[in-house]
Amino acid sequence: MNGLQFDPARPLDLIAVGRLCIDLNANETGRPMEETLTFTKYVGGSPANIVIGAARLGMHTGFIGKIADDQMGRFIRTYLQQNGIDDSQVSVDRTGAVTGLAFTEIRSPQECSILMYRDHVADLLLSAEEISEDYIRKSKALLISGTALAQSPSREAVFLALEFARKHNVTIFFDLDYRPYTWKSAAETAVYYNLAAEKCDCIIGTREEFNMMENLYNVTGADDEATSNRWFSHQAKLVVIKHGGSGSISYTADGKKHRSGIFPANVLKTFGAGDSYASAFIHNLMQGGGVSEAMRRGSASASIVISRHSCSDAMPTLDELEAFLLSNEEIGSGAE
Ligand SMILES: Nc1ncnc2c1ncn2[C@@H]1O[C@H](COP(=O)(O)OP(=O)(O)OP(=O)(O)O)[C@@H](O)[C@H]1O
Ligand SMILES: O=C(O)C[C@@H](O)[C@H](O)C(=O)CO
Repeated sequence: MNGLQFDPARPLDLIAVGRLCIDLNANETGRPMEETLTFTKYVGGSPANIVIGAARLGMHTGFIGKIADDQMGRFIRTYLQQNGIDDSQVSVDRTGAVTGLAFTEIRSPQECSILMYRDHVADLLLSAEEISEDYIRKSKALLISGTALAQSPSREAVFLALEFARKHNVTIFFDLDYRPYTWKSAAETAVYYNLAAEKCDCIIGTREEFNMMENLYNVTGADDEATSNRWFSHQAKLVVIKHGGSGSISYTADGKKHRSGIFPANVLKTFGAGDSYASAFIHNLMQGGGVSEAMRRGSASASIVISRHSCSDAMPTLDELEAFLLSNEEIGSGAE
């Protein structure tokens, strides 16, 4: 049992709070960005990608965020609407803030990097006053992602969203989404990540992201099981630790461990794996799937997305995911 509860009476399945940005993915692959001349524009931002993926799988989704008062902000809002994502809680900044940009470089399938323009971005100006308790209580689940904790007032907005979610028994997913360029120090990062994680029901992150959270506190020594036990002593019922091309492992508070392999992919770029994994994982859990099946679907979704140019645009529909699962074999899995 994964221990997560979802109230079927709630009209929304999943809402996220955090950044809505723009990805500019290099069209000329196989070369450094210094030699790149053209990019393709997509909606981006880890929580946005996850919600877009969830919507693509058929979930009723919404977003709490702030966009810039410019063409990029209007592009983002239109895309959310086109994908059936409720944007009633997406406010517009009027102070001249800009849209976060993620320029991505695809030197090779294994050598990808992201150049982030994150100064004076609208997403980090989301304020606590813009967090609606009534909106949050309409949802079965809330997704938070770590980068929204990096600066005020977004930080306070996330903590208020967490309080409202706990007050109304909204299940909380925390995708760690650690992006160093937005933070000032390792200590600040660890403190705020830990304070947020203590309130969450399901924590999803890479081994490196959990290390970032734990090093300051001298705990667990990068041991997956010790990591999960640390969070079971708080609110967590399920902890998922991702290990890239080696797959993922998860632990439930009832002591069970689940290991998932990967689906071999024609990798074009590796980024987007985590967001696509999270969207399909959350979708299947909320459909009543077991942890192993949810992880399997997360892995399948990741393989689909890393074989395509985009992240958000590449998120599979449910039909695409089912077809992929029927025609591909997972390698390296096995519940323990
Ligand atoms: N090369 C790969 N081939 C197949 N599947 C992969 C590969 N890399 C990652 N995955 C799948 O995607 C999942 C998440 O990938 P990863 O552990 O890299 O998370 P992440 O670092 O959050 O991803 P991102 O690069 O999007 O930030 C893995 O657990 C695995 O299931
Ligand atoms: O999360 C970001 O700001 C970058 C994303 O938009 C990008 O698609 C990515 O890195 C996904 O993992």
